[in-house]
Amino acid sequence: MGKIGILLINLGTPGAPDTASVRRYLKEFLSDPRVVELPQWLWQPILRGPILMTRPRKSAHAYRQVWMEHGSPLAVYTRAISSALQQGLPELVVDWAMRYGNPSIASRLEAMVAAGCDRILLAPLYPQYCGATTATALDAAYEALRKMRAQPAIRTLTPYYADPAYIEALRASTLTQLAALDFAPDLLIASFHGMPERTRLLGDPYRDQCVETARLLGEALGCEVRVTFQSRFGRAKWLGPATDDSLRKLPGQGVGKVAVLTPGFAADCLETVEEIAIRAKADFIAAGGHKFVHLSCLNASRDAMNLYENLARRELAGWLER
Ligand SMILES: C=CC1=C(C)c2cc3[nH]c(cc4nc(cc5[nH]c(cc1n2)c(C)c5CCC(=O)O)C(CCC(=O)O)=C4C)c(C)c3C=C
Ligand SMILES: [Fe+2]
Ligand SMILES: [Fe+2]
Repeated sequence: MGKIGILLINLGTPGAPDTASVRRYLKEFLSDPRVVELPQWLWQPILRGPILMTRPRKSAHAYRQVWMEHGSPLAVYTRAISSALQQGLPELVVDWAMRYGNPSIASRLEAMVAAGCDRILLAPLYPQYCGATTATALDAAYEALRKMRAQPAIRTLTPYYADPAYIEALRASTLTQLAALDFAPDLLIASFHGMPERTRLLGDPYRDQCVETARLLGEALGCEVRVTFQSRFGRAKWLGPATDDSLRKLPGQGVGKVAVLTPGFAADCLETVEEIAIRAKADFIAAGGHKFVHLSCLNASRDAMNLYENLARRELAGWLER
């Protein structure tokens, strides 16, 4: 019998915070028809024209503000999650890959098979299922498997948006961080990445799963957890309410102290550190807010590792006992 592997998959990030690297990354990411659901004949001229002419420079500037000693936060924390999970599950082969950019899903799947894995759990690190994240990550894995003569057996991680171990990790992480800051916010906001409203109408369960995560977390904490959606892109109508608009209105409604958590992101990244912890904070304070705190994502915390070991052991049941 061969080995059992877990491949953690995250979104992807540029290799460096410069305009050329960000352009390469955005071109691959935004050319994915699961992400922008327009006919390519219509979309590609828009992407290659106005978008790739202007956005890479602006985004590279944002990336430079959050870049870490060992790379982009998304890559640094995803790698840390993989190393910590490998330590907790030494009998397995744990690896990580990115849907866009490097390390690619195909290259890591090939490496795992070469290392003797004949059973692999594909684990997109998205608690809430979305066609633009979970499905495209799995599509890429299946595409790589399609080219293999001897394929490993495959399982995929069930979306864990309502899993008691996930809710508990969020509850514990929220309470620990608020206690460390000695902060009692007037309101807790759960900001999730947005999606075009149309995808919901077409049957994507993403929005409902975000709402359910926040409801369960509110129940566990015994307080309101208000849902908002961030990172709007393009002109179509996106899921609402928007995080930035909501935050700007709060001081006028008597809410001066907020804590924002970003439970849809397994790892801190541009969207949490720059968009929320820097930009949303500045907007909130400019609108008259007194105190704003962004609570870190679960990253490779003890709470996170409890969660992932729990999910892995459950998804691998039957394989592990053999
Ligand atoms: C149509 C465009 C986009 C859709 C749909 C979308 C969905 C989506 N994205 C995430 C998670 C992440 N997105 C990140 C960055 C990012 N997202 C978009 C656009 C769409 N996302 C862009 C253009 C960018 C790049 C940055 C920018 O130029 O603004 C990231 C961070 C990557 C990083 O390097 O740190 C994450 C993570 C989810 C979960 C999601 C749907 C549910
Ligand atoms: Fe995104
Ligand atoms: Fe953003």
